[in-house]
This record gives sequence, structure tokens and C-alpha cells, in this order.
Amino acid sequence: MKLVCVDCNKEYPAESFDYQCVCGGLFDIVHDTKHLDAEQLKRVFHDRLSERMTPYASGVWRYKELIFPELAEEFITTKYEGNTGLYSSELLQSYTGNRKVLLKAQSENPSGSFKDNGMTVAVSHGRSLGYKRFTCTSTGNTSSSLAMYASMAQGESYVFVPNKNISLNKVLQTLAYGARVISFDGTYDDGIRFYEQHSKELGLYICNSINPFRIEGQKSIVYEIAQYLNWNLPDWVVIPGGALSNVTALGKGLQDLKTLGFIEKVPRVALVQAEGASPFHQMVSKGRTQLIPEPHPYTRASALNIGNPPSWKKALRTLEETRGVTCSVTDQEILDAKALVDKSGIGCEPASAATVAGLRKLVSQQIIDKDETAVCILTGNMLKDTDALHEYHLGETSKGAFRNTIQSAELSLENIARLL
Ligand SMILES: Cc1ncc(COP(=O)(O)O)c(C=O)c1O
Ligand SMILES: N[C@@H](CCOP(=O)(O)O)C(=O)O
Repeated sequence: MKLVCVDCNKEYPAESFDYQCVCGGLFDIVHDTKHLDAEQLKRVFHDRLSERMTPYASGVWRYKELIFPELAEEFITTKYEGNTGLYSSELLQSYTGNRKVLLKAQSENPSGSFKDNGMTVAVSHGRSLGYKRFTCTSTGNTSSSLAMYASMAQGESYVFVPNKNISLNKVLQTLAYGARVISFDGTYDDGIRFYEQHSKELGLYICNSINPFRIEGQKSIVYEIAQYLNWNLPDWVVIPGGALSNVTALGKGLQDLKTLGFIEKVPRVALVQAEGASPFHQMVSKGRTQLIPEPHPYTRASALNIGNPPSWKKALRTLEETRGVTCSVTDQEILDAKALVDKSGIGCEPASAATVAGLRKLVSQQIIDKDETAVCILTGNMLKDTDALHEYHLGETSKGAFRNTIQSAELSLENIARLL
């Protein structure tokens, strides 16, 4: 395993771990995979599906050979993350106009978001280096996940959260897991800039997605989808984008599967951003090659409130390698799509529903054909933002097209029978 700079290609041994190259570029982790045999690994991964209470019962560490083969088991901190459902829904098929749509519910992870897939790897790596104090800046999901794993590892977590436009549920979850929460005036982007300037002096292990071990862990999401589908992926994978870690991990995971011979064909990737925080989509749709940060990102899907995504160069690689596309959707489109994901019984937080809204838009624009198959990644749980539920269903000025409200009634048989 080695670290390779995404900007200048300079290589470093994995032992000299850092978050940035001397040139300022982020790192990719590159594994030596020459000795790996796909058919043999498929059997190993299959056998591990019946593991219980060992690290290999995790839907991340099941794929350890492709993620972090060198790590000694004693350092693994796991909550058996991954192992999340892959669902179909007739309601969402008719809403998006697609013949076959699957939903991958990372919302079912132990802390309620896809961050757990990456965080188990980052915290385990930090422990292997001797760290006990971990940090991140966050709109709330990264921090909840970090706080949970740091406590499981008997370490401490220090998290920096913007003092507005984030979900209180997530901050409370982070606090409850035992983190020291520091609220600041700014956005996620300011938090990342702070780390870029001060990571050395802080002496803390940084668990944001500028840490390449997070990306390695998040690759497991597409490994799991592929394994559940008997190593046959659908035509499209639709994913929401904020800091762009997950689309990066998706692309890297797909390349692993293709290069090693697990799959024959790489699906196309559709990345969906919220209109008020869509600098990457703006760049791609206008044919630019440099990202222009959005200084004041705003979307009601608070997890996507990111104007300067650190991983944009890696994300661009995913698009190039998969003939990918991008689009943006409005907050109302996101919230209406979310109401239907919730009604389907699967449920998700607003940011996740950008995928379903995006798929609907791309089908209506005939960029995705209605006969093509697609999987949407649902990144966070519906209880992550109960204010959004309240505003949509019970808010006085709600514009929710699929609003469902509470009826009051006296409990008499006559009354109730009339309501049913
Ligand atoms: C629930 C949820 N969905 C989507 C995203 C966006 O993912 P990424 O930042 O990896 O692009 C985030 C935050 O990052 C998130 O918390
Ligand atoms: N939505 C994220 C923001 C991105 O964070 P990162 O962990 O990918 O750096 C959050 O939950 O904080």
C-alpha cells in the first residue's frame, strides 16, 4: 500500500501518513493487488456473509483485502456497519419513470448514515498509529459517526460544527455519543480550511474525507451492492454530492471491481447536487476544468451545504471513468422526493432524496432511459432531521405535494369508523 498524490503523482510510503502532499494535493491509497484472485475472493466474501461477532461480519471489513489488507485485527473498531438493505419500490419506480430502481439504504448503518463505512476504517487506522484523540468538521453526520467510533475505541472526539443551517438532531447525536462539540461561525468549508492550515499543530487524527482511509472504507458500499446482485451491477448508480467523498469512493470501488475482474462492465454514475450548493455540477455542465467555489452555499438538505468540495478532482476522475453525468435539483424537488422515499417505507434524510429527485429529472430529460436499471444510494436516515419532517408535513406554510397530516378525533367507534 502506498500514498499517491492526486495532483503531482508523487508517491509516499503508507507509513509516512499525512492528509496532503507537499504540493497541497490530496492522497489516493494505492494497493498492491497483483496477487489477488477475483474468483477466490468472491468465495471468501460469500463465506463471510455468515460471520457473527468477528470483524468480518461487518459489511466493510468483509472486503478487508480490497480496503486495508495490512491492518492488524486488534486495531479494528467496528459496529458491524454496512450489511444494509437493497430495496425495490413500485412507488419510486413510477415516480422516477424507471423500469427498475433499487435503493441502497446506508441510512440503516449504526449511526444512521453512510459515513460509518468510511469512519470504521479511519478510526481503526488512527488507532493503529497510536492516536486516541480524533477530530472532524461536519454538518452532523460525519461528527455523529466519528463520535460513535471514537467512544467505541475508548478514545475522545473533538468536532467543529457550523452554528447555523445544520440539523439539531445530528448535533445532539454527536453530543450524546460523548464528543466535545465546538460550534463556529462559518461553513464546513471554513472548517476544512482550518485543518489545512493547522493539522500539524493540532496533533489530532482528522476523520474528514480529506483522509484517504475514509474513501477506502466507503468503497465497500458498491462492493456490497455488487455482491448482493451476484456481481452484476445496474446500468446507473445515482449518488448525492456535497464534499464529493462518496462519489470518489464509488468510482474507486468500481475501478477495483473492474480491474480485478469481479464485474465485466462499469455502470454509469449520475451525481446529483442541490441547486444552492452545486459548484461541481456548475463546473461540469459549463465544461470548465477548474472548480469555482460557491462562497455562500445554501440548501435545506443541510448535509449538502458545501461550497468548496475538497475531493472535486477525484470526483472528476469518477465521472471520466464511468461516462458519468451531473445534475442539480431544487430543494422542493428534494423534499417531494424525500416524502415519497419515506412513504415507500424505506425513509431517508433530505440529502439522500436528491438521488431520487435527480433520477426523475434525468429520466424526464432522456439522459437516463426509462428501460435502464438504476440504484440510488440513500445516504442518511429519516430521523436525522425531524425538523424537515415537521416543516413538510405539519408546517403552516408547507408546499409539500405529498404532505400527510395528523387528524384529531374523539375515540368513539362512530367517529373512528367514519375516518377509516
Ligand atoms: C446524508 C448525506 N448525504 C450526502 C452527503 C454528501 O456526500 P459527500 O460529501 O461524500 O459528497 C453527505 C455529507 O457529506 C451526507 O451526510
Ligand atoms: N455531510 C458531511 C460533510 C462532508 O464531510 P466529510 O466527512 O466528507 O469531510 C457531514 O456529515 O459532515
